Amino acid sequence: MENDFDIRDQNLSDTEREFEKALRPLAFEDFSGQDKIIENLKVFVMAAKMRKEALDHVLLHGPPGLGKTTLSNIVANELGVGFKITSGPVLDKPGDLAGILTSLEPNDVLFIDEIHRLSPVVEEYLYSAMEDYRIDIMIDKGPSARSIQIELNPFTLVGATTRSGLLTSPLRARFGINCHLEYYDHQVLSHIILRSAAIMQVPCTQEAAIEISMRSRGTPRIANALLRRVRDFAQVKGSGKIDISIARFALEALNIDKYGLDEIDNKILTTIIDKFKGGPVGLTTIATALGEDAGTVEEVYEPYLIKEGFIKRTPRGREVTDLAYTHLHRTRFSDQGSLF
Ligand SMILES: Nc1ncnc2c1ncn2[C@@H]1O[C@H](COP(=O)(O)OP(=O)(O)OP(=O)(O)O)[C@@H](O)[C@H]1O
Ligand SMILES: [Mg+2]
Repeated sequence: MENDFDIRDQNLSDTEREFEKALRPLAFEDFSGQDKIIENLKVFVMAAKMRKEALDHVLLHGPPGLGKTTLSNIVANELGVGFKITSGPVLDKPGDLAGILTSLEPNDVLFIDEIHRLSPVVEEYLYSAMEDYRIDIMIDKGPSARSIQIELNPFTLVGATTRSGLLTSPLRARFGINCHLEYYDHQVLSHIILRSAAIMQVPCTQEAAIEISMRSRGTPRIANALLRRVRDFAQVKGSGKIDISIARFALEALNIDKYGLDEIDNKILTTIIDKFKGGPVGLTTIATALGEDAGTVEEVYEPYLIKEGFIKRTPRGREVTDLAYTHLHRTRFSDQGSLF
């Protein structure tokens, strides 16, 4: 089964990037879902503000598009402090990190995206910065080289990762606040879709928003991307208004799976069915057959399939469920042989 339209595609055009920006919530109030996390963060933010201290370091982890970058931005806004962004792969020398750290004002938020991709030297460097707000830097080269200690302003590190399994334990231990973002349910997603439609000034019915939300793979980024596409159809093939019939028509035309599964999801399911008779089969074996990394399958792709009941974890490995067979219009291997 192939999706013509890659709903996970992050290579957005400039106008779409503008939309992303406009749709991104800037305060706790605009952020829907993840109730437990938000409730707690509100308390921690308020306490830090009352004490006029830097908020403890925050680790945000979870699958792509669930709001990690958005939330880090909100934390800085709500604290009323400055916000600097960088990412693991960009910081390849300790000097790069030192430059950013020394530029922070008291209590600022430093956001490091893809923090699992920090190089080990840079990571080690980060330890003392996080713990004591202090770094050692080397000045000069050769015989006159020496290290000097620099005091930093207190700051909050917000780290985001889709692959928390790859974090080293010393790094993980230095985060006082640890949040795991979960997939969103249809109700929350439809609320996000209606909010985005209002910002984009396109009328959208509740029914249509629910229809779009059901195919959004529990992910706000996908929901917003689908909304933009449906809006195109409404403009060109409809009355400009998004109602249930134009939403259905557009989702059909875009070849979006009924459950919002994408190409990789379907490939995982068909691989287990076709190559391993539906399982149980070990994670590493599945990953090898897919040409993917086992950790990525486990942390990025599989959680949604498990949550929606397509895959089961058993002591002997992963097994697809009846739902997967029905969804892919397949029959179980054992059923096929029953005539003979
Ligand atoms: N709770 C939410 N309410 C409203 N919109 C949201 C919410 N979470 C995310 N979004 C929207 O979804 C988009 C993607 O969110 P974001 O970029 O924060 O995800 P992410 O977790 O950082 O993804 P990645 O792992 O790919 O970096 C944002 O542009 C934002 O508009
Ligand atoms: Mg992000």
